Amino acid sequence: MNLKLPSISKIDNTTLQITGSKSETNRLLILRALYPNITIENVSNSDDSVLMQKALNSNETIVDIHHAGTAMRFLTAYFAVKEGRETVLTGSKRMQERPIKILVEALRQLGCEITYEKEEGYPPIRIIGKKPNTNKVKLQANVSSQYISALMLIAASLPDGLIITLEGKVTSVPYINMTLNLLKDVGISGTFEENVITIQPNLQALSKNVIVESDWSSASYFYSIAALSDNADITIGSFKEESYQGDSSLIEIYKHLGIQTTFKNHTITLKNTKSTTCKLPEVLDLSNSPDIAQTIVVTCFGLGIGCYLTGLHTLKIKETDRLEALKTEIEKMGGQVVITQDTLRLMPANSIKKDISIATYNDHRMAMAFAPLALRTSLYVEDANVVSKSYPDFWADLNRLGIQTTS
Ligand SMILES: O=C(O)C1=C[C@@H](OP(=O)(O)O)[C@@H](O)[C@H](O)C1
Ligand SMILES: C=C(OP(=O)(O)O)C(=O)O
Repeated sequence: MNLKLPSISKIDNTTLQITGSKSETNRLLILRALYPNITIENVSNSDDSVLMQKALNSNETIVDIHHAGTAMRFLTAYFAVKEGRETVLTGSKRMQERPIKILVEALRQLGCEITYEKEEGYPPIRIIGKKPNTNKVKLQANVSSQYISALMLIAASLPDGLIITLEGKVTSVPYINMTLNLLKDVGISGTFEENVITIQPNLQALSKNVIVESDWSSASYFYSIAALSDNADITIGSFKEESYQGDSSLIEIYKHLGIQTTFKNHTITLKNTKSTTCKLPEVLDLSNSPDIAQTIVVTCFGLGIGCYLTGLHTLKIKETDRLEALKTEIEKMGGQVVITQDTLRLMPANSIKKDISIATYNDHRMAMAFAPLALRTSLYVEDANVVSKSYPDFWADLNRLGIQTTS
């Protein structure tokens, strides 16, 4: 489905309810599979969470998790310690290009049996569930935090817990803290000090009710809309001031772009104060919140300002090579972008070409990041249904704000 987004000059302010965080949900789904008395509220309706639940319910040998990175990584660890179970874990073409070796090596250190079905280091993988023979593991921490969260999630279900030593510069740290916080919420003890994570065993039945906060990465697109519209006053639920999600750094980042965030009764209200000259800090390091990089770059492009983002090394192995994809699509619209392995510089643009068709590369965040540009120009978004990976109601919510789309 390709969508046309006509150019609009102002939005209809309203209140939106965003679905639960897919990151929190997918952690809690694994924990509920290990501790069935756990209950979860505000579960994400994302494809990635639906696929995770389906995989956990499945008794088939072949489990296909399509594009869902967290499902791929968390289920690798989950099935690896499920004694007596044989699973072939596979995914989409892109998933078969997303590395898994660091996690597989870590699980092998524990005595788990995992082999590659096709290319060494990549899914699909065949997993023969085994009981670990040690509780100590070391792994490289600068490629994806999901490998670390995967180990943490299964740790307490093992007789001696796990002591995980992280090597190298740790990336996407808030996601590791999110895992630790959710473990604590369900009654599992653990620490993350220096480069060592220790999770205590807990073999008792845990029965806790956990309410998932709504998804801050999804909220980022409304920050972008607010920054590009003069009259923005958008309310979104349900959020907490003390979030586990690193992408809540949006509050501070978008202050530089004139957006004020107010919390009230678990909602946030975004207002465009227009009081600041829009300008990001000279260098913005996004190694702690990689998923909002696309949103920020496109907002700056729409505002006609430049930006310099660093800490983007993980973007190349996500749903697509997001650095290349951003450069290609922004340059189609008349902008100029310079990328390296881990940085992106956007030059200030004084015009945006109209009626350009944005390719989305099977990446939900490409579709959602470019949509706010309707406040500047008319554009097309290709394969617009990709948004369902994290935010199936995205286009419906955009329509509620008066951004009408036609196919
Ligand atoms: O643990 C998680 O829920 C996630 C961790 C991040 O991945 P990396 O640690 O690979 O950067 C993030 O990009 C992804 O969308 C979700
Ligand atoms: C990178 C993402 O997801 P995952 O790695 O879980 O596929 C994302 O949602 O932006």
